[in-house]
Order: sequence, then structure tokens, then C-alpha cells
Amino acid sequence: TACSSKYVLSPMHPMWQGPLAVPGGDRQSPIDIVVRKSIFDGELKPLVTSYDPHTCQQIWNNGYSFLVEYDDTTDKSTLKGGPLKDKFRLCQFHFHWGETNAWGSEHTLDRKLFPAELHLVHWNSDKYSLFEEAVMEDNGLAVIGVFLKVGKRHEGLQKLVDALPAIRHKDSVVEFNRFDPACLLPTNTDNYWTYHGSLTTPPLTESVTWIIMRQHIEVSHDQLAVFRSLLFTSAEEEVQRSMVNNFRVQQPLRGRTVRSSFI
Ligand SMILES: CCCCNCc1ccc(S(N)(=O)=O)cc1
Ligand SMILES: [Zn+2]
Repeated sequence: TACSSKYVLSPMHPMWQGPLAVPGGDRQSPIDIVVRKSIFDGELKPLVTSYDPHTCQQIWNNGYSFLVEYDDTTDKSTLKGGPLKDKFRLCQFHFHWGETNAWGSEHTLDRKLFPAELHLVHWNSDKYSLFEEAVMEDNGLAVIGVFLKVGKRHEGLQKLVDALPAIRHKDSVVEFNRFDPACLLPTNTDNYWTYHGSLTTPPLTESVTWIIMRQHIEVSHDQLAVFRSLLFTSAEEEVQRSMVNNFRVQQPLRGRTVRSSFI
């Protein structure tokens, strides 16, 4: 079901960070959000998430990050509201992080780097019938981005952290159920920035409405250290490489406007 886009590269291809800018791409992600240049839009609504923990299926290492995948064959776990006109189905969430707490996020706020960033990936189930279809369309996907800061231990995250040693290597999968992704959202989801962008890993398609939360979540140093114990490489490979710095370089804004839901 690999996307048929012309930008699909194998995960091990040196350009997995993708070309610096996709040829002809004028809405690439991630970007730096210049807070004072974002435009308040009073039409932006609160986000409405309704996630069913029972639709959680598995957690696996895809060689870029680790993904928690949800059953998206029905409208059980959905996102609507915010900047969105349609209803979007949750298909997976994953993270990006650094080798140290000094960096790791894909987006930045006035150039401020966070140690990690959570992405909750949804596709437009009002308009399309499969993720693979939606990924090719300009209103196909909606990704919620949440910044992580190092501080107190995140109790909800621990269940996920405890599963990571079982998926250390690329392509390892374990069954994972009853996880409510809502526990990873900040307490305030009314304040966010939104802009039109792309996937930050191949196929890099320009199909994403990004919704970046203003409020971060806190995780402990030890919890983040377990993320860094994952490997980019499969069990067979002779040289093992730690899964760290799995973020893309930032992309030009190309005149895009970043809107805010708050003043
Ligand atoms: C068609 C198969 C593609 C699998 N991978 C999709 C994908 C890539 C990047 C992001 S992200 N990092 O922009 O949220 C989400 C989902
Ligand atoms: Zn991501």
C-alpha cells in the first residue's frame, strides 16, 4: 500500500530527510512558526477529538519512528472542528526526537526547539475511503502536533514506553491495545496554530492541514531516554544505529500564512 507518489524513497535512502525542498513544492513541512507573524482567525473552532481506546491495534518500529496504529476502517476515532470542514479518522500517532534534550522537534516556535514532538495522523473520511488515497489530496490529512518538554513523568505515556523494548529493531511489531491517545493531548486544546503543509517523511505529499498545539506536554528524562534506545536498523544488520534525530530539516514558508486560534 506504499504511496504511489513520485517522492517515495526507501527508508534507508540517504535522502530520507527528503530533498531540501520538494521540486515544485511550495507547502512543505516542518516550518518555524513566527508567533508574532501568525494571524488570529476568529472563525477557527475548538478541536473536537473523540478517540476510542479499543481501536488501538499495534505498536511498531517502521525504521523512522515508532507508530501506534489504530483501526481506521470505521469512524470510531475521529477529529473534527478546529480549522477542519470535514471529519477525519485517526490512523496512527508517532514521535520525532533528538539525541539530546536540546533538540528533536520538527516544528519550532520563534526558533525554539523542543526535545520531541508528537504527531497524531488523521485522514479525511468524508471525502476518501483509504489513507493511501487521502495522502495524495490537498485536503486529505490532518496532523495534530504536540511539543514535548522534559519534566515530570507522564503517567499515560508509560504504558507506551514499557512496550518499546519489544520493538527495538526496524519492522518489529507488538500487539498494543486499549491506549487512549487523548491522554497525550495538552489540557488546553483550544489554543493552536494551523497552516497548510506536507508530510515530513517520504512521500512528503502536500496533503496536510497542520494543527500545532500551543500548550506542550511534559515527559520525564527517563521516558525520553527509552525513545532513544530504539534502533533505525533491523535485527539482521551488522551495524546498529540508534533511532535519534529523526526529524526533517525545516522548509521555506513560501508566503504561507500561519493562523492562530487565540489572541
Ligand atoms: C503511504 C504510506 C506512507 C506512510 N507514512 C505516512 C506519514 C508520513 C509522515 C507523517 S508526519 N511526520 O508528517 O506526521 C505522517 C504519515
Ligand atoms: Zn511525524
